[in-house]
Amino acid sequence: MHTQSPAPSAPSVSERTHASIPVVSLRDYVTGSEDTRARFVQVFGDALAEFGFVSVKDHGIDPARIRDAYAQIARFFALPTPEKKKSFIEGSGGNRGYVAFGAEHAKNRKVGDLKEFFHVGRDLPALGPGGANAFPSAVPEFEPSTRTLFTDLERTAGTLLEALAIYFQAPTDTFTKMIAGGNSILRLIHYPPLKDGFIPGGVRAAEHEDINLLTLLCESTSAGLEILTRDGRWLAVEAPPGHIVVDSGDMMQLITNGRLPSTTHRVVNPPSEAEDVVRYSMPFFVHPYPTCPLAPLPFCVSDEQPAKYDATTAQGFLEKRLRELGLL
Ligand SMILES: O=C(O)CCC(=O)C(=O)O
Ligand SMILES: [Fe+2]
Repeated sequence: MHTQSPAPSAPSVSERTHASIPVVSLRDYVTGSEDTRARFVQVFGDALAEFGFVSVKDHGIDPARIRDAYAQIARFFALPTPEKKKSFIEGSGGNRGYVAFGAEHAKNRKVGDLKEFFHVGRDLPALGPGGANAFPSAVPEFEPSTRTLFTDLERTAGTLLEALAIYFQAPTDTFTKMIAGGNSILRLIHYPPLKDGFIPGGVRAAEHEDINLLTLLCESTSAGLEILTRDGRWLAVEAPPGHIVVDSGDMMQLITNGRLPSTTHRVVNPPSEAEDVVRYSMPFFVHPYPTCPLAPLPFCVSDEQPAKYDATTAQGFLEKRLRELGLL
């Protein structure tokens, strides 16, 4: 799989460099002229191919929905731990429900990340515990709020995937048909203030690549996200209010035979003078349906570019990665 040369250890936010990532307006694609649409497709696709991250504005998701979801998750994470653990789903591999502070570590790391999180997905009974939701009864608004945001984000993801199919001059449903009934996950993350939760050597989110096809990140509540550029520099991602940051994951890298590589990223700790700063974020991981075959797509394979990745299924790929993350 994707290997990365050793990267420098995580600095605090105060030492970071600021990056500006490409910005596109989704309105250009949805309601633009033919030329404007074509330009969106080119810039969006090139941004993922060359940069791995792109900022999407005018995405059409009501900011009030995003704010409401943040309000509900803050209420949930403020509950006593035994109450939160009622939403832990034994045997789910962390694929749904509550995952406690420090339980997940990045691939190839032993120290847990300084975060707790909650996964909301589609109800997929065929997956057993990994496809069941466990919403907190102590915060009744949590379920409707996060399910609504899930639906909004999935619709936006579908539009972006359609644009990517056009980028490859492939049938427009090439990627969207993979996510119909899919195992996408809305990850609701709480990074507590460092003074309330610290593991020696721990970082908020150690460097990693996302597992899935695309990730859509609604603006987080504070700084810290950084990407590793293709020339090996860590750059802080500036996410202007109202933008959704999009990145490609390992499944996208696999099916595009590396044309849209996944990009290494992390969330660094705040500098010590800001150690009481809490951070919430809500990445939406776009996953195919579990039995979906994953193999380099024919239009990304040629004599010059032979298939670089072995064929698998979405569920096979996911389970291997959950084991590497210490969740399964
Ligand atoms: O919290 C963030 O901004 C990003 C988190 C992340 O990269 C992940 O959970 O995969
Ligand atoms: Fe990530």
